[in-house]
Amino acid sequence: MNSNNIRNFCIIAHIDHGKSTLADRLIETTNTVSEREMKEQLLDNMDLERERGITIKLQTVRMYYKASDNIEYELNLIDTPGHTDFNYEVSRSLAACEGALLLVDATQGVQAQTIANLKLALEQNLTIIPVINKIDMPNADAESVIKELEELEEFDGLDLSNVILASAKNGIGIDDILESIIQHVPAPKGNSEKPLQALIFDSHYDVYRGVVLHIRVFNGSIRAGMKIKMLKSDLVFEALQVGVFLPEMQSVEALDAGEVGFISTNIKVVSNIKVGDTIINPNIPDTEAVPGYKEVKPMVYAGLFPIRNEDQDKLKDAVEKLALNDSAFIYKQENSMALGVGFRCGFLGILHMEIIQERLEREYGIEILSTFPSVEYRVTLKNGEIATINNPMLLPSFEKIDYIEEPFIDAAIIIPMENIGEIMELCQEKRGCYVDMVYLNNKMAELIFKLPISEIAYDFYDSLKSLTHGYASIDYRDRSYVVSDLVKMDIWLNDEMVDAFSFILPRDKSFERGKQIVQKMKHVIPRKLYPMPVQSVVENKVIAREDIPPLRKSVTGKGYSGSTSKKKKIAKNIKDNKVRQRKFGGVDIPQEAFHAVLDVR
Ligand SMILES: Nc1nc2c(ncn2[C@@H]2O[C@H](COP(=O)(O)OP(=O)(O)OP(=O)(O)O)[C@@H](O)[C@H]2O)c(=O)[nH]1
Repeated sequence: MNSNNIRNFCIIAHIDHGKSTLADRLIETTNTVSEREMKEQLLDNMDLERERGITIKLQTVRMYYKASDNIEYELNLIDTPGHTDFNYEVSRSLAACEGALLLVDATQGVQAQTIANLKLALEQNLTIIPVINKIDMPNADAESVIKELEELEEFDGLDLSNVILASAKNGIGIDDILESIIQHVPAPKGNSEKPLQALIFDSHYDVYRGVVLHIRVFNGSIRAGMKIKMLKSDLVFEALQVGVFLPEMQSVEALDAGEVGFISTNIKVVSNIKVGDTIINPNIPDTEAVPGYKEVKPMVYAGLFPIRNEDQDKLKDAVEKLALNDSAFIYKQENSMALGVGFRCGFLGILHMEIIQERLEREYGIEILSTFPSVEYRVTLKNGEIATINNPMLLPSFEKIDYIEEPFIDAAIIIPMENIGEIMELCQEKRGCYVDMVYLNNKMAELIFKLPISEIAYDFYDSLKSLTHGYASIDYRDRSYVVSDLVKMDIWLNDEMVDAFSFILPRDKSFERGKQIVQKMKHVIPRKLYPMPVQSVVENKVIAREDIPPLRKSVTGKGYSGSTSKKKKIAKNIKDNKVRQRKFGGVDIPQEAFHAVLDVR
C-alpha cells in the first residue's frame, strides 16, 4: 500500500481505563474480525493475562478502514502492556508508531500511568489523540478530565483541540477516533526504494514457523526469500515467510516502508535474536540502526531449578523460547551443590519473575524451584580486581573484598498529591535519597528518588500501590553504583551450608534478619526423626541458631488415631509439598524455605 495511506498507532492508558475494550471495538468496527469470531478481549489472549487481569505481551493487528474521504487506509494497531514491570514493552511499541490514542477514563481522570505513558510517547515525538472514555457512565465528568489534561502544562505537544468523547463499551465515538487517526497521525515517512531498515519490536516462537519476528519497516522493503542481516547480532538469515497479523498470521508478498508485520526465518539458535535490533540488507552493511529504542536490563536475578532431574533439557528449551518472546528475560546455566543444574535468570522485577515461573509450569509443564532474587553487585577485591556478581554463591570470601557497590536507580514516581508524605517515608525506609519533586497538575506530583534496586525489586511496588490505592506509577531511569556496607549471609542446615540459600544484605540489618530467618526455617523445613540445627552465618560467625525438632509420631502412618479426613488432608499436604522440594544431603528443601528468606526482607 502507498505509505500515505498507512497509519501506525498504539493506545496508551492507565490500567482499566478501557484499552482492550477500545481495541476490540476498533477491530470490530473495521470488520477485521467478524462478530462470530470476536472473542472477548481478543488482544489479551494468554490465560495468565486473563487471570491476572493485566496485559503482558503486546500484539499487533492490521485493520483496513474506508474513511470519509473514500480512501481505504491500512491501520496498524500495536497493543501496549499496562504494568510497570513491563514499561520497557511500552517503549518498544511506541518506537514502531507515529501516533498514540491517549485514553482517559471519564470517571477517574488523569492517573499516574496516563502521565507516565504520555511522557514516553512525547519523548518519541508521537502525535497524541486524547480520548475520554466511559462517557456512558452516570458519574462521567469529561469537563474535569479535560481540565486535568490542560493543567499538564509541561507537556507541550499535547493538543487538546481535538479531544474525542467516547464509550468503548457502547461504541460511542469510535468513528471519530478512526477519522481522527487518519487526519492527525502522520503517515509513515519512509521510502521503499532506500536500503532496508526495519525494527524488530517483538518476536515469538511458533511451532510451525519457528522464530517469528514482529517488525516495523522504516525504509526499503522485505520479501520472502531475501537475505537479511541483524545489525547488532551481526548475523545473516533468510526471510522464509513475510506476512501480517489480521490478527491471525497471513502471508503477503512484501512489507514495504512504513508497514508493520512479521517475518519467519531460518534462525535456529533463538538466543541470536535481540528485540530492538535493526534488520538491514547484508549487501549494504553501513545502514544505520533505527533510533529511539530503549534497551532493557534485568533488575533482579534468581536461580531456576527443575524439581525433577529429568526436566533439565525441557527447561533449557523452555527458557530459550521464553527469552525469545521477552527481551528483558535472560538466562545462563548455573550449578548449585544443593539444587543441581539450573539457570540463573534475569528479570525486570518480582512480578516478571513470577510470571515466567508460572509460564514454565503451565505452558511447558516443568515444575520449578526458584531461589530468592538478587541484584547485580560490583565487588572490588583487595588485589584491585573487580568482579560483577548476581549470584551470592559466587561472592568472594569477605577477607578478600575491599568494598562492594550495589546498583541504585533514579525512580520517577507519579502519585496523587495527598500521598506525598507517606511515599517520602516509604522511600527513606528503603534507603532512598531524595532528588526532586515536581507538581504536575493540582492533583498529581512526581517524586524523584535514588533507590537501591535490592530494596525496590521486591515489595516496593506493592507498598506503593497499597499506600496510594493503586494510583501510582513508577518509571526507572539511570542506574549507578553506590558503595554500601554489605555482607553475605549463609544458611547452614544440619551442619551443611546450603549454597542456594545465601544472600547479600546490609550489615546493619544482618543480626535481626539472621534471627528471623532461622525462626522461619524451623517451620518450613520438613522434620526428620532426629533434630537438625539451622544456623545463619555471616563472615564465619554464627548469628543465630534454631533446632528443627524431630518428628514425634507419624500422623499418616498406622499409629495415627485421628479422623480419616484429617489423615487424608495431611497426606495431601505432604504430597503437595513433596512436589516442590529437592533433597539436599538427606534434607528436603521446599520452595517455602526460599520464600522465608524473601518474607523477612
Ligand atoms: N461503562 C463503561 N465501561 C467500560 C468502557 N470501556 C471499558 N469499560 C470497562 O472497564 C473495565 C476495564 O476495561 P479494559 O478494556 O479491560 O481496560 P484496559 O485498560 O485494557 O485494562 P488493562 O489491560 O488492565 O490495562 C472493563 O470492565 C470494561 O468493560 C466504557 O466505555 N464504558
